Amino acid sequence: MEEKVMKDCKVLALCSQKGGVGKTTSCVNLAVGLAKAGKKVLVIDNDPQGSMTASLGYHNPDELPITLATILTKIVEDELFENTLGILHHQEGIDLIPANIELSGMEVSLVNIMSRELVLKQYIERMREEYDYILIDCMPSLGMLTINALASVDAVIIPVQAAYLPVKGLEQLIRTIGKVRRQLNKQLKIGGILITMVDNRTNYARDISDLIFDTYGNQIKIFPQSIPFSVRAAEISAEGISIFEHDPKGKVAAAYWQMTQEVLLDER
Ligand SMILES: Nc1ncnc2c1ncn2[C@@H]1O[C@H](COP(=O)(O)OP(=O)(O)OP(=O)(O)O)[C@@H](O)[C@H]1O
Ligand SMILES: [Mg+2]
Repeated sequence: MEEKVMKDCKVLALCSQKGGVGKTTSCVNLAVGLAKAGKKVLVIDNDPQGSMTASLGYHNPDELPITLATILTKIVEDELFENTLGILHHQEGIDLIPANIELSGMEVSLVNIMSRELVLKQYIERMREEYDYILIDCMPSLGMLTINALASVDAVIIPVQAAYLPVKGLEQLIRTIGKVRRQLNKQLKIGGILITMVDNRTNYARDISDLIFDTYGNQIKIFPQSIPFSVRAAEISAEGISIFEHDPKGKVAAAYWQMTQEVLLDER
């Protein structure tokens, strides 16, 4: 594949093999935050659970006829398709490539094909010219779909829930990212650790935040603003809207807005 010299589009994955840490919630809110800052944004649901698809208002993802699985299959089979294929437009100004359970079949079928780790990258490379930011919401595993995401992106954002000792899972993820960097994607960076669901009333959450800063602060960027725990954040998926629409004056919206500014600062 030809490398483009001028790369204006930034591609980020929200990734952690640990489930329920806030990947999808952060992906939705960062995407809308970037759109509010005037950026053209595409989000790609790379999880067969279709949680982000549902979170953006498509509550029955399994009924959608065209999804990421459709696109990846076309790439594998070398079929031509338009860049507009499968794109849904959300009311808050972001575009979405949805996913549903069909994507779980790809995890298996990719295993036997040529350049199996680089199928999603072929799609991302052609979509780069259409967007300022492309965000990929990953599933909680380090299987073939996640490796495809890591091989495609410029940087990974790692949400870490401030409610348990994350260090072991983080080590494994950081090792995997290193391996992908060496073997598939030299550009791959860790864009930052985002501490999520922080209940500031407990010492425990503060201890975990301190531990993450102490352990990783000198090697990995840690977003200075962590995301507070709030039922308002948990409500957004049922509403199909971002926190900026659901609770614009709340502390979670403020935190995701700050995070958005940090991501914008990282622009090359
Ligand atoms: N700041 C928050 N405060 C309270 N609840 C939250 C917050 N962020 C996310 N949640 C809730 O926590 C749960 C897990 O969040 P989310 O789905 O974003 O995690 P995930 O990492 O994408 O999960 P999975 O690994 O299953 O894909 C969801 O029910 C979500 O609504
Ligand atoms: Mg998710």
